[in-house]
Order: sequence, then structure tokens, then C-alpha cells
Amino acid sequence: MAAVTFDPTPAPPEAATDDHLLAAWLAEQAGRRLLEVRSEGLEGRALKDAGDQAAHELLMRLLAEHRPGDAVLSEEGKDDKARLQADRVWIVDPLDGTREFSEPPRDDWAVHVALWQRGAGDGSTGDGDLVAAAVGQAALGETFHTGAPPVVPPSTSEAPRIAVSRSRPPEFVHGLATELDAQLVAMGSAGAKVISVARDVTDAYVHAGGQYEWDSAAPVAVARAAGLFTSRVDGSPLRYNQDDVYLPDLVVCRPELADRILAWIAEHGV
Ligand SMILES: Nc1ncnc2c1ncn2[C@@H]1O[C@H](COP(=O)(O)O)[C@@H](OP(=O)(O)O)[C@H]1O
Ligand SMILES: [Mg+2]
Repeated sequence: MAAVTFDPTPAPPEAATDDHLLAAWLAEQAGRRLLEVRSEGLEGRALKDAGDQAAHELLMRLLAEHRPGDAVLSEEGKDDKARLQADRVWIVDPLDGTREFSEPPRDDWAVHVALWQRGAGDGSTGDGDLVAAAVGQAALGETFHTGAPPVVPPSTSEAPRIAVSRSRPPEFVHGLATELDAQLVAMGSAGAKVISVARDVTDAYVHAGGQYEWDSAAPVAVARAAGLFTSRVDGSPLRYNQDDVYLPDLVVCRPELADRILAWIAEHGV
């Protein structure tokens, strides 16, 4: 298989002990692998499947090599519930925005690599919390990570811009947009949408109606490190490494928008 011939660039020596740098390196390697898959002439379903599979296999191989003692939860793998007893769990989405990946030259797809650690956090997120993460956007040539979090510039837009799913935008966002006098910006990939807030392409990302832990773990950890607001749509904390990995909704935004967004959702529902 082509995955065996793929040659990762060597991990930086610091990644042996620094989880932020390891996450960034992993996301970058999987992104390079995905660009390679995208150049092989496949289309549609075949391209989606090849991308999901190649990025998953590479991440599993590299995690086993560099962090052999840690558990892994991957969108493309079997959920081994031993992770519920583990102290460290990598939560990965090898290819988020699979649909957009299969529509070159779109760049709204990403590799998500996050680390959940037992005992981390203030207790509000359960037994632990996210401690390191990277969102790789290979088609942009960038990897956003918690080791050097993005610096969010002041908003360049007078009216707030709300990122929403391109294929499954929740119905309620239209009412919210009217209330905030906001524009909706349709985009693929949860990671690309969260990072669009950090990059001042948008000011908020709101989703409801379905998603899983791997869709938001890495982007949310990077967003928090960048000083952005993150929560469920009811304002409660996003909790990871749960028994049920369904995590259907979230809000990520500039801190100054959080109160208005949550208040509108509390009043009108999703
Ligand atoms: N209603 C829903 N139910 C389940 N998963 C959903 C969903 N809406 C979005 N997602 C998942 O969230 C990710 C971002 O979606 P979108 O691009 O529409 O914003 C996608 O991940 P994958 O591409 O990894 O499958 C998609 O599958
Ligand atoms: Mg996903």
C-alpha cells in the first residue's frame, strides 16, 4: 500500500517529551499524506475513503511509535473502551471535512489531533480535559496548535460573521443571524470553521444537530488556547473522553459575542 512508502519528516527531538509539538507534527504528517492521496487521480467516494483510511493508518502508526502507552479514539477506528480507564487518550479525526477534501481545490478540510488527560481541568469537564492539540490545514499550508496558539487579531468586520456547516447548517442559525445582524459563512469541516474564528475569517461558529468528540476536540483545545470562548449551545462545558462520544452541538466565538449568542439560544432553542 502507498501508506507504507510515505516518508514522514523526522519528528522534532522536543516532541519526545512535548505533547503540543507531537500533536503539531502528527497533524502535519497526516496532512502531507492527504495531499499525496489527493494527487493520485481518485474522485468522489474513492477519494474520500482513501483519504480517511490513509490518514488514520498513518496517525495510528505514528502514535504507536511515539506514545506507545497512550490510548487512542479515532473516527476511523474501533472504539476501545479501555480509554475510559486510561490516563492519556488521543482523540483524532484523521480527515475532518471529508466531503470538501474530495472537491479539490477546496481547502476547508483538516486533520485533528488532541490529547485528553485524566486530572486536567477544573473539574467542570469531568475526570479530565484536553491538554494539547493541533489542527492541520494542509491545503492552507498551516498547522494551528496549542504549543504556539494562534493570536486572534481584532475583528475586521463590523457585522459578526457566523461560520456554519456547508451541508448541514442548523435551522436556528438564521434566527440567530437576524438577531445579531450577522452574516452566515458556509464552510466544510468543524476544524476549519473553528480555526476561521481564530483567523478572523469569521467571528463565531455555531453548530447543533449532530457531531462526535473527534469533530471538535482538537479545534476546541486550540480555540481555548487562543483565548476564544467554547461551550455547548446551552452554555455547559464541552466534555471529552466520555462513554458516549456523541457531542452534537457547540459554540466557539470571540469572547465578547458569547453572552448574546447563548442568551438567544436559551430563549429560542435549537
Ligand atoms: N448532523 C450531524 N451528524 C453527525 N455528524 C455531523 C453532523 N453535522 C456535521 N457532522 C460532522 O462534523 C464534521 C463537520 O461537518 P460540516 O463540514 O458539515 O460542518 C464532519 O466530520 P467528517 O468530515 O469527519 O465526517 C461531519 O460528519
Ligand atoms: Mg469530522
